[in-house]
Amino acid sequence: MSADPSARRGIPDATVARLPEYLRALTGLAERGITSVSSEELASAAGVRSAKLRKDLSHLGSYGVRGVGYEVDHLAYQISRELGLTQDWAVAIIGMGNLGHALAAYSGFATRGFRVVALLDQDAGLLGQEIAGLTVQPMTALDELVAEQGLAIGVIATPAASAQAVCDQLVAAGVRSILNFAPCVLAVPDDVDVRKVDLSTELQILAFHEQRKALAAEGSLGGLDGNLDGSLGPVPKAVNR
Ligand SMILES: NC(=O)c1ccc[n+]([C@@H]2O[C@H](COP(=O)([O-])OP(=O)(O)OC[C@H]3O[C@@H](n4cnc5c(N)ncnc54)[C@H](O)[C@@H]3O)[C@@H](O)[C@H]2O)c1
Repeated sequence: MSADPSARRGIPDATVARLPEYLRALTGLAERGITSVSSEELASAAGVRSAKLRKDLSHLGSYGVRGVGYEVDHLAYQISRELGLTQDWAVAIIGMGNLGHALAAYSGFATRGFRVVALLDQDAGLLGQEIAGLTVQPMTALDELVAEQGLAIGVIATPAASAQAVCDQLVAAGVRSILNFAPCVLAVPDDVDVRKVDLSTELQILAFHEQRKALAAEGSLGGLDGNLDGSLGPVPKAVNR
């Protein structure tokens, strides 16, 4: 495993997208007291094929030991380090409506190294309200949050119509990573990373697979690739972006 951050640039995006899933699986194994794991077991826990898992982990310089597999704690540490999770990140949630409230109350961010330091909204009626132990602040607080709290990640939970303006405000304040829950595409400079979460898209993909399964069961998918024995297995379900 190379400690050189430049080595990270050689890791394909698709591999990076699967690393959190491996980490989740490893955390589960560690919680059950399991100290080493074969690539097959880990692949199964993460929902990918073992050849893909081995290839992914080889990008981290981690090859496992023949007959033993991977050491759970060490691999979890390597992945955490690669993902930048060995330090914690300051996060602000913008848009304290239904979704913003739910995200603010979610305890899973803190346990994964993401510190929610601020909740922001433009609605004067919400300002000063306390939600999940934090006081809702106006958008004008952004500059100070970046300068004083090291705000690194902005989570956009506003309606789509406001999302680009909010994004622009985050970028102007110096935020370089944005998680967008609004159903729209954001335009950002090259040095800003945006990840989009869209439950509707995920549901649409499930609908596609449901339709496919129904057609396969009817026997009308003969020309398509893959596992058309009616089970559709063993195609892994956890294909990450
Ligand atoms: N990604 C998903 O899976 C998913 C799921 C549910 C909702 N959503 C999306 O999340 C967003 C929020 O949904 P909701 O139900 O919480 O909406 P909501 O109307 O309850 O809340 C939106 C909040 O954003 C604030 N806001 C609006 N414009 C703003 C601006 N320019 N600056 C700061 N704050 C601003 C509003 O004052 C309000 O408090 C929507 O875009 C919705 O489509 C996404």
